[in-house]
Amino acid sequence: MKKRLAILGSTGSIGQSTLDVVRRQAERFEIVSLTAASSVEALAAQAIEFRPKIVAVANQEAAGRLRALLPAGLRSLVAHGAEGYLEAAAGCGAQVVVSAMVGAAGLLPTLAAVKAGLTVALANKETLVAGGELVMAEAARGGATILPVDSEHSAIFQCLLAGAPEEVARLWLTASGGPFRQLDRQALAKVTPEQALAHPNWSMGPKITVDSATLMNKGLEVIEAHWLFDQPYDKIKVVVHPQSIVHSMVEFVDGNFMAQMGPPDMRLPIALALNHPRRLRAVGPSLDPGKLAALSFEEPDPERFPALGLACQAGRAGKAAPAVLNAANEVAVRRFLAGRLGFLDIASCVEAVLERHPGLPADSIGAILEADRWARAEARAWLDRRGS
Ligand SMILES: NC(=O)C1=CN([C@@H]2O[C@H](COP(=O)(O)OP(=O)(O)OC[C@H]3O[C@@H](n4cnc5c(N)ncnc54)[C@H](OP(=O)(O)O)[C@@H]3O)[C@@H](O)[C@H]2O)C=CC1
Ligand SMILES: CC(=O)[C@@H](O)[C@H](O)COP(=O)(O)O
Ligand SMILES: [Mn+2]
Repeated sequence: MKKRLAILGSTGSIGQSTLDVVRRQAERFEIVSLTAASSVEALAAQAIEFRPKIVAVANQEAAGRLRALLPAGLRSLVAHGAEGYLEAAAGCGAQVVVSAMVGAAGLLPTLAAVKAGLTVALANKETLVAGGELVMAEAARGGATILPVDSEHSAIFQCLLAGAPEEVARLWLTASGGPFRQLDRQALAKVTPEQALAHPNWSMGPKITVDSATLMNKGLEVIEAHWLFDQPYDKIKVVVHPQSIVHSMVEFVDGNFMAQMGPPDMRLPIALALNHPRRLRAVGPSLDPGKLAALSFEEPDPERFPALGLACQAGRAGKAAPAVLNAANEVAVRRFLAGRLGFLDIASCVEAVLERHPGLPADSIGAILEADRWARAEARAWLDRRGS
């Protein structure tokens, strides 16, 4: 029997890598739904190739453009808006939902999949940053399984198999350090979006690539690890590893470390999650340790990359602080990518919004969405006051 997959965000970097895995292991998977925001040409091509039961886009206008690109027999598959995404996630018979939209937009459909008790292959870390407590509680209640796709969390998931939960001393998340690892603050103030989008090791969508450059990505991943692996923030550490070969490590109480290595190719953690609990034949390039010149590690620098500290602070603060951090960051990254904001101002904007955060709760989906809305409005107001 083939596994039935829903892919939320199928036109993005993770979505396309997932479909590449599906092509290479076609005997294992059937696609039941695909979604995008507005990339209708790419989505139409995917729908024609994979013949899902439903394709969903952001709004009616995109749905109209998509229908015009599809052959008559496929036009009735098109849905749109929040309802369309919910149906794609939990209303079309999927067994495994690949959560790969970008940003907090992924929260509602991912939560729907969790509530339906499905297996979620989670790339969309913002879901756990904004709604970790709620999502994990719903997973426990409804029996959903959340499998990590994010490379660091996939590594930790694998390393944890070496010991019992009470034997874990610390989780060590590796960070590449991004393209600006060696720049001083003066140089950082002048970097362009184009430079920020040139990640040294990974090919990814624009938002996460900028997050990698600020180290906000690692901060979001600390919060993601807290929820996925039920570990306190004191036990989650970050170490810079510029080669992105060691994807993360677990330190056990007896002093032994387990590390997971592999080529920097997301098809590996994706295939691991899709085939869980089995390991199937490789879907990407192999790694030849004899050809690795060096693996190096260094401390992250909180002065040049304050976003990491802000995220850890928000995680420890709890309630809606992580949702606020995430929403402000999404707004600031968008402005930076539009060429309207300096690189260092991304963290400044997030910090300013967090400082004004009145300790909003995050005990329901309504409260989380309200905190997200509040933070976006605050971030825009802060940026507008600066003329950004
Ligand atoms: N790329 C990577 O290697 C990794 C990514 N991740 C995480 O996975 C997620 C996806 O990242 P990535 O694939 O790089 O992102 P991309 O920007 O490449 O793709 C995002 C996908 O989400 C869709 N989308 C964008 N905005 C919305 C919205 N408001 N509502 C619904 N759908 C939307 C896009 O559609 P459209 O094409 O129409 O815009 C696209 O299909 C992120 O949370 C990221 O942090 C985690 C680890 C690694
Ligand atoms: C591939 C992946 O999981 C990304 O989250 C990646 O880790 C980003 O690289 P950084 O280590 O530079 O944030
Ligand atoms: Mn990652």
